[in-house]
Amino acid sequence: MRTIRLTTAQALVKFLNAQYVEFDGKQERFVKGIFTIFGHGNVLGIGQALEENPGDLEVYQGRNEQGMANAAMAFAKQKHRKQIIACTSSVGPGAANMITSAATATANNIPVLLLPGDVFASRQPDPVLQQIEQTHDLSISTNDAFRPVSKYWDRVSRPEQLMSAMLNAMRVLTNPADTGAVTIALPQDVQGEAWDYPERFFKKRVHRIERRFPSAESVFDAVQLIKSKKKPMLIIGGGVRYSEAAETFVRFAETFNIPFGETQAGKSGVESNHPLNLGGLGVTGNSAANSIAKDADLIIGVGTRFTDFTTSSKQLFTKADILTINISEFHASKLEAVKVVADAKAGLEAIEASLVGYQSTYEKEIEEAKQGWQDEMNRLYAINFGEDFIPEIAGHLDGNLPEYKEVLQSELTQTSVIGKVNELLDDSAIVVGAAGSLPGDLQRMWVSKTRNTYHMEYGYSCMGYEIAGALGAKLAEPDKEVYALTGDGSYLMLHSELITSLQEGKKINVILFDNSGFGCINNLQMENGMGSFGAEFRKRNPETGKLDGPVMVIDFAKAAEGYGVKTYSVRNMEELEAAIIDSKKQTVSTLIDIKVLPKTMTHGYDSWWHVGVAEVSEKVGIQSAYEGKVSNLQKARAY
Ligand SMILES: Cc1ncc(C[n+]2csc(CCOP(=O)(O)OP(=O)(O)O)c2C)c(N)n1
Ligand SMILES: O=C1C[C@@H](O)[C@H](O)[C@@H](O)C1=O
Ligand SMILES: [Mg+2]
Repeated sequence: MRTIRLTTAQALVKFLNAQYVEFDGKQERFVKGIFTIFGHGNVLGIGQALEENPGDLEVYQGRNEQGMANAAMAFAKQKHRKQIIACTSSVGPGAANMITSAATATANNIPVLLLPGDVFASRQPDPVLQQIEQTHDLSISTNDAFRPVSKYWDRVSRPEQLMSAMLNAMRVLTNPADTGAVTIALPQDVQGEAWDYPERFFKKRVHRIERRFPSAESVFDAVQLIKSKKKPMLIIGGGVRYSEAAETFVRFAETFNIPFGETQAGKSGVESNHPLNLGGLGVTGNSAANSIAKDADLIIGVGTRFTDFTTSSKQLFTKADILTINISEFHASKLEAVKVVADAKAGLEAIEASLVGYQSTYEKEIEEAKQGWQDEMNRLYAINFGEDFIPEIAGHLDGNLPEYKEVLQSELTQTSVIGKVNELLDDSAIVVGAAGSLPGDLQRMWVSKTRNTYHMEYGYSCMGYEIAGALGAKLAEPDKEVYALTGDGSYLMLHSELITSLQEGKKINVILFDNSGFGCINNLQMENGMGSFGAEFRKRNPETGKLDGPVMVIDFAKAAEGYGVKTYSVRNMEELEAAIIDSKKQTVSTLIDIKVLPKTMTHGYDSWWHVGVAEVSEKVGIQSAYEGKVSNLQKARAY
């Protein structure tokens, strides 16, 4: 057997360079590069290997391990899971910072390869700097905390373990049915230890991402079910995008006249203006999709996980039977569905071939529902602050809005700003988001004019994904303008990869909606009978001892200017228009700091979200919210 003597880290880098994927006959290198934040736990191992011979790997420098791993996830998501960027961190806190990203990737079924440094396998110098030292179990390190949030977890405690660890890592990273975070913990001594690796370990490996075909029996069942229904509705989930099945999906919908609603991950799989595209569905859905869903007799979920946001906590399509087409048996089996376990494209094609002659019985309902929502959108675009202004989220802070107007020096409403931004961005621009009130507004209101331009992380709704995500999307599609749409809360939580965008010369644009608070949480608590508690950004009031003092005003534009970002302060529509137009001319990253009034985001459209309302309270509002929950639960599926 021919061997090559390399350190574990050198062997890892060499192996990563030799991995390819093949999808529909097209081959692509799988690992584009590696994000690094070096510390003593990785610099002399992986760091040394990358300095000496990175091969074709692009080596990036992250700012915060969570940020860089979020960027890596966004890269893979925008690449439809066909290419990744790996991440290496030091031991201890650097590793721990990536745990949130691992969970985010796993919840979203997006492949990321995390390579945290680990404590010494030999234990000779224990306890090393940044080692926790659990007294009940010395084999535990910070990296064990990745186990519950990874789809594959391993620790390379001897150099030769690298081979089985990495082959299994690749198995999971390229498995469309069950991918997510892969964590390979690398003890810092082992990274530098040498081994005579068999040469064949480094041969070019092509991992075929296969389209799973459905069984004839499952297709038969699906066809019989559809034929027995008059008003089916499709759901376009993320699986349609990852399987690159948009053409097939549209043809299926058109051939049988079946309308479709979008999930956050599926949105922009097909353009918003398609006559059968009803738009966002569920808790953050619009009136068109939700009303058609309510009356549908069959829901056909394609590549969706049926989260609570899609099903309105299982209360939305209670009259309907469910058919699923999903490459994952787990997801296909939800809601006691008739299931077709298959790749989205292969599954749809097989059903289509046997459904010849079928037509739904929709007449004018689809068009009317879409028109109704368009009229509502026009109203939302035009909402202006004025005398006796009642915000969309009414009855919470109505009396405080003049104060907000005064301190933020703005009368802008969130819905009108979204309309304007949507109008002004290039059709090909990619918008990235994750948490807060924006995902709801965008799922309802954003008009995707080009396919695959809506990039929302809403499987985990991880605040702070937005800016890192924009960087990842930009690395994936460098020729497009990429915009992070973020709230002030998310921006403050994590925006460090904005600096990385400057360092890499990869321009991203931050559109920051500053309503001085955790707006959606404020809505949620007040909708459920609480007061405004710990969600507005107000200073501590010495008189009450509470956070009910003056509203905090933060000059985000000024702060980002210090980074070298081109910034704009926006307080009216004219400034917004000028800022967007000018930002397009820039070559560096930009930030538009838009002050918007709280409570001016969209409200729900005929949907319910099951949340943990208190069963016992002195407050009448909470008591009635609890009663509401109980009565809503009666209308929902029990499981
Ligand atoms: C990492 C993380 N922490 C906490 C939450 C809970 N959470 C969801 S939205 C939100 C507030 C978001 O505030 P902001 O970004 O300003 O958006 P807004 O709702 O004001 O539009 C919080 C705290 C979360 N989703 N992610
Ligand atoms: O807790 C949450 C409430 C949602 O309204 C919000 O969009 C989401 O970010 C979240 O995590
Ligand atoms: Mg906010």
